[in-house]
Amino acid sequence: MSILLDYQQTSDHTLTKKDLGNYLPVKKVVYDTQDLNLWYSDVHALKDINLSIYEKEVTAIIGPSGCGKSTYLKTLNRMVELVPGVQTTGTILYNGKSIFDRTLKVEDLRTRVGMVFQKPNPFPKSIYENIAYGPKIHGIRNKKVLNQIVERSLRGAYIWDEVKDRLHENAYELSGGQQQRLCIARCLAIEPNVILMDEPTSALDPKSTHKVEELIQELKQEYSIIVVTHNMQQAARISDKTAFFLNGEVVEYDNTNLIFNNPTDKRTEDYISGRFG
Ligand SMILES: Nc1ncnc2c1ncn2[C@@H]1O[C@H](COP(=O)(O)OP(=O)(O)OP(=O)(O)O)[C@@H](O)[C@H]1O
Repeated sequence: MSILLDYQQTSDHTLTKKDLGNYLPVKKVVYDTQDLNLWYSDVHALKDINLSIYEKEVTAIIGPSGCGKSTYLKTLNRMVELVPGVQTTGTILYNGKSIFDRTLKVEDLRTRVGMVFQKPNPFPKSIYENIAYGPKIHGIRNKKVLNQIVERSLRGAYIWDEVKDRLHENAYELSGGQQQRLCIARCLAIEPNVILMDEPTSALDPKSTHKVEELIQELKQEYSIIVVTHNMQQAARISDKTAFFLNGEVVEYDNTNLIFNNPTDKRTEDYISGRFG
């Protein structure tokens, strides 16, 4: 596995201009995965994963079916623990604190880390209620505040203009692409720091895919985004860093342009050139 050369970690994982001179960007590690192993009963799905994910970047996770991409994503918000028989070793630090710490409330983690799934999954409620639901659960009742959150989130997901006159229609009446952007807006409403996306465009047509890709580019100004994708052109288009997973291991992790133009591992080269997977 190659090491990222353009950023170095200090002990608290925060780079400062003083550390590096004025030449390198100041980047913070949001997720620091250290020696992570995960088993579904006797299936060893993640093996010795070491991966630092940087804030306000798009990180793509690529690799053939069954290599552990979704498992890794679902470990980052501890959703994977919903599967009976899951065991992990190693650590994942989120902003410097272990996500497995007994004192950490998993609901708090999931408030900071939103997730968007492959198939748009709006609630069977109005467009408005889909967005207001999360903030309401977090105790926000004031109608004016909720209205503001709904508008801000829908604007943030670039769908406001398409839905502003139909906020009380059922979300199922939206197209698939609109539903996916609504789900992204729903995620923004709880003001996360990180957005995990599991093949967010694989169920969408090319036009909607393009819109979601543009949206991801906009969102990275504010959020750290980790995207699992089977679409290598998409990874090359939208991500800053790419991790190539194979059989539960990270084979290579580096700047996306290096992974796609000058990979160091033959297996990465074979995968991105379509020789397997
Ligand atoms: N709930 C589960 N119970 C048991 N094994 C599982 C479970 N989910 C995934 N696995 C196994 O863990 C391994 C990794 O699966 P995972 O879904 O993370 O791969 P993936 O790279 O996301 O695949 P795909 O691209 O097909 O979605 C596979 O061997 C899979 O069979």
